Amino acid sequence: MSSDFGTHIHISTFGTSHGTAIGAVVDGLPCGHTIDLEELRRFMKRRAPGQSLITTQRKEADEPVFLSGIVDGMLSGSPLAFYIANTNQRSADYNNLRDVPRPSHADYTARMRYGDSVDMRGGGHFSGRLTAPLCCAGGIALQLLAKEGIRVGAHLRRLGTVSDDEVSYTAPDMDALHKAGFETVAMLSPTARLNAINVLDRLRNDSDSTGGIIEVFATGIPAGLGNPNFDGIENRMSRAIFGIPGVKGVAFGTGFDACDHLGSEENDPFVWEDGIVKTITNHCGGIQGGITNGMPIVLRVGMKPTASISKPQPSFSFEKQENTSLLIKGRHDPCIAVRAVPVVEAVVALVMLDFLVEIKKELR
Ligand SMILES: Cc1cc2nc3c(=O)[nH]c(=O)nc-3n(C[C@H](O)[C@H](O)[C@H](O)COP(=O)(O)O)c2cc1C
Ligand SMILES: C=C(O[C@@H]1CC(C(=O)O)=C[C@@H](OP(=O)(O)O)[C@H]1O)C(=O)O
Repeated sequence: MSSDFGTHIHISTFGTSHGTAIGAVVDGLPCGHTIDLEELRRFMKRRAPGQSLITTQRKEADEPVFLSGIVDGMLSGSPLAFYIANTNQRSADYNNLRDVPRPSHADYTARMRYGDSVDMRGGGHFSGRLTAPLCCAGGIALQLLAKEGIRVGAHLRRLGTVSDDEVSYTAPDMDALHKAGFETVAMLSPTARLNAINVLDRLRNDSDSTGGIIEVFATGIPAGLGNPNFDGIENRMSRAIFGIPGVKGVAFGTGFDACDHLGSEENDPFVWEDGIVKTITNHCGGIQGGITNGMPIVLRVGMKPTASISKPQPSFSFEKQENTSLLIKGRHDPCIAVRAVPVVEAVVALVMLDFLVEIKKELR
């Protein structure tokens, strides 16, 4: 199964949701940087399951065990390898799903691709659980980027129909985003947070789920990172972001909204300010021709409603070769996007570090 990305910093994830462990090997990280492991744990905890009633009730500590690549908290140059134990599997919840696939999860497609032996307990290798190693690798990337003056932060721009406050595309308040990241729902507006929690409570009672939009910002990015055509920022970023299960769309800057506008409305006019080139607006989300222009990188990530809902749904039986009704048991997130906010930050950080390493020899 293809589970890797990165050109200069190469990340390869392994494991399944109900196997012994999940983890990753990260090759190409710069040697000699101290990693604040407490900060890394705090970051990973933002994603970990089972911490409140509005997420899956599976409880996992998500504590990484490092096997190589870090000595006394310092990156040592060799490939970073770590695992995260699975401790709270309840595989019996998946017994009926071997025969009757869940609509819109990967049960059916995985079996078509890999055959009957594919391990799909808990979603197997397709599970959102595989985003824990991404957060470990990305949490390290975030710390390395911070040393270069680069910050990455995201918020839940929308949960169902509940919208958060808008964030400036030219000067996003990164401290506010950082703070919101530690809230139960990563929204800036206290009213929106309350409304979102009410929606999630209602969904839990109704055995249903909803989608969401994550909006992410990266500031302090120098102009001139990236490549044209097929290897640009949008290309490599999208490839990695679509590796997060449940992602259905990625839009840079104003994205599809740009299509309705006139050039005179959409163009980002340049301004020379004390020796620094800026743009007055940032509709392009800091990227032109696949290359950064020095303005904040802005992208939105659309996530679908959780597939596993506990309402009866039409499906079929492989064994009986007939239609049937499926009732899913188990512990699921009523909205994937809630816990995916730090995952998106992690992936954006890994991709931006990859581009930075491409031009900065001292980071190699
Ligand atoms: C953090 C996170 C948590 C998730 N939790 C669930 C869940 O509880 N139940 C579920 O059905 N899908 C969940 N998903 C999404 C599925 O893993 C995903 O829909 C499935 O693998 C099929 O992939 P696709 O939606 O990208 O096509 C989660 C995804 C992420 C990133
Ligand atoms: C375990 C995590 O999330 C899981 C992601 C997931 C899915 O289908 O993606 C389904 C559920 O798995 P299980 O039935 O084993 O509880 C979630 O709990 C995690 O994020 O660490």
